[in-house]
Amino acid sequence: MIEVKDLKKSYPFGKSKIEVLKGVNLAVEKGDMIAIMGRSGSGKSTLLNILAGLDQPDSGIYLYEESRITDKRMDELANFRKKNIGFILQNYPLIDSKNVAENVGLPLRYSKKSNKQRETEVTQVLDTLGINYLKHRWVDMLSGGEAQRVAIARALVQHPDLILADEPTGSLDEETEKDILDLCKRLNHQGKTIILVTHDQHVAAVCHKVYYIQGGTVVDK
Ligand SMILES: Nc1ncnc2c1ncn2[C@@H]1O[C@H](COP(=O)(O)OP(=O)(O)OP(=O)(O)O)[C@@H](O)[C@H]1O
Repeated sequence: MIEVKDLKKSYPFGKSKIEVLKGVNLAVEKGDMIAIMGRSGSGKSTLLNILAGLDQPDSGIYLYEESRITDKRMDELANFRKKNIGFILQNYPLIDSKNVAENVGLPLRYSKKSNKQRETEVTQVLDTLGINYLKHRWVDMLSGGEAQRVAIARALVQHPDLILADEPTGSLDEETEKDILDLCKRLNHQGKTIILVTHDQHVAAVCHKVYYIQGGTVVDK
């Protein structure tokens, strides 16, 4: 599903640059659930952002289902994300001035679907995650675990094949973390491919494979 070859990425730093990814190679099969670990600042989010099509590397190749993402223009990247990627972040950046249903429906706002159709799709995804009862709540009233489930619902509403999650359980208590991990496992059993960036061994333990970013490259220990 994903093939990454010799990916390099640096950021400008004064007159020089910080080389973050120095030749990353990675292959992810459809249906995999993998964890990416590594020290703070090692480049985990940088890699995830490139896989999401939110950023481009300086060089190297990123193939998604044999299509070359590294050659795409910004508008093509936006379409790629919309069609294929569900992105879940730590601290679930939801929009406080909107309720749960509106937040979950946000990715559908530019689609040509009718309002009724959009509402049906939002209800379906909330049902799947067992959180339909939250539908009309304001998001700033939700607990951390509820807010993360809503953020997951928003990531799933367009039925992406690939879910990328950056520290999805980072700020949750142990029990809620377990619930969110169970949810990720369930989504994986339903056929979603999942890549999780994490510092947490509990999260890594439920994944099929664990990779580490070390010295700018990906290694599996
Ligand atoms: N937009 C940017 N501009 C400049 N430097 C950046 C930018 N984004 C990331 N960096 C730098 O690149 C390095 C890797 O950052 P990244 O966020 O990918 O690390 P990380 O492994 O996800 O870290 P953490 O575990 O702390 O979240 C860091 O030194 C960071 O300061």
